[in-house]
Amino acid sequence: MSTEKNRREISGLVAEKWANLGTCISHAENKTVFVKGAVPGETVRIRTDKENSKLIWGTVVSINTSSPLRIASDCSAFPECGGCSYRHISYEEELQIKKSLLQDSFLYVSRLDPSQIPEIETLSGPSNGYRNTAQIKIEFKKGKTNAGFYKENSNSLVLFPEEGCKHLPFEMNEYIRKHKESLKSFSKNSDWKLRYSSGEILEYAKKEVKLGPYLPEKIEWSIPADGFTQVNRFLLEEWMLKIRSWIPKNCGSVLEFYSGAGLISLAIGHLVGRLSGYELSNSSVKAAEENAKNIGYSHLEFHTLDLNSSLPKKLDSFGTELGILNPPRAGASSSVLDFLDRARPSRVIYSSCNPSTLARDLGILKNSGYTPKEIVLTDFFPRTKHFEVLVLLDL
Ligand SMILES: C[S@@+](CC[C@H](N)C(=O)[O-])C[C@H]1O[C@@H](n2cnc3c(N)ncnc32)[C@H](O)[C@@H]1O
Repeated sequence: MSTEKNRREISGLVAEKWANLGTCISHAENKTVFVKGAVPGETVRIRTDKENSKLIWGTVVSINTSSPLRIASDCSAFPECGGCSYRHISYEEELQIKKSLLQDSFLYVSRLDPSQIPEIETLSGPSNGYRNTAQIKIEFKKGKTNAGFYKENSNSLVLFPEEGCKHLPFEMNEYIRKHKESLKSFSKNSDWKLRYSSGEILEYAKKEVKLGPYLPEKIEWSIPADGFTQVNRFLLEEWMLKIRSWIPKNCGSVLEFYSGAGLISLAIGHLVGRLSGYELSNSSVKAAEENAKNIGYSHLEFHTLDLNSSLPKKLDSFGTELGILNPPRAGASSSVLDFLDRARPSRVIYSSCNPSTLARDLGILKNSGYTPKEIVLTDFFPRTKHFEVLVLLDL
């Protein structure tokens, strides 16, 4: 992490190509530089954010030679704010970049043969106002309460612009404006956690919230206070429908790892014989049980389990036909991947919010005999460096 005083400026940097995490690669002073806010082909001046003996991370402060792909950013906090990476190019261009970075990670990290990589489909929706959940950074300064996100690679706050943050629904920006002055205390490490639920803004660290209704059956999920949920309110339904379309006909036994409050489980419940979900958070497991009960599903069961430790032996005799994985950013644990190698369900559905760990895990699943049949880049996080990827794998 760099402090304000050891940030320095470097000029004449040539942005060479897009790199992961929304930056461009450049070189200076015998170091590789990751530049935020540039477009390949441009010559720019940066301010450093972080630096070590081989690498520099920095943010553009001025542009000498501009790319024809550059557009004017629609947010005054860009590129300093760590919340966005791509507000200086069109959203269509951003989707192409994400797709190409994903393709590279399958080639160079998973080591898949180009012939084994199916055409990548893209699911995308509105690129603003999509977040149903936000963890807002708060700072008290000179009698005022400031709200915003951190700078890239830093703990210093970049204030939301006057009109609010473009990721957030209008109602959430209004709520922040109205209520931030009434906040009394926040430690440096705690966030103001807000969730948008049916047009209402809730402080989700304090009480459970409802997600939905989604899908033709209008399913609603309860998510426990502070429990995980997917954040893109516009794309959730399409993502669930895609998973639904991949459930084999007459599907018998399903094991779902990292099942949360049962979002995927309930969406596919009517298509499977029985389903066991495994999840670390006990409150999410309880919520999943309640959610299943509310729609009358007695063939779904949920268990609290730390999947980083070894899995229960009884799973080996479950006779899994389908494995579903939706792990956190760290990817699937080695015990889950070892289990799939032994149990060999004929189909695996993997949804990941981190293309790097997904690529690593696909390399392992490839060695277990799985081949990707369909890949869907689901852009849950427009204008940011992040995206979700859904992969269908068969033996
Ligand atoms: C990306 S979320 C997916 C949840 C669910 N599929 C959904 O869509 O809401 C990942 C889930 O993994 C859980 N998790 C994180 N670490 C875990 C671990 N070591 N063992 C089991 N579950 C874990 C989290 O609590 C979270 O619910």
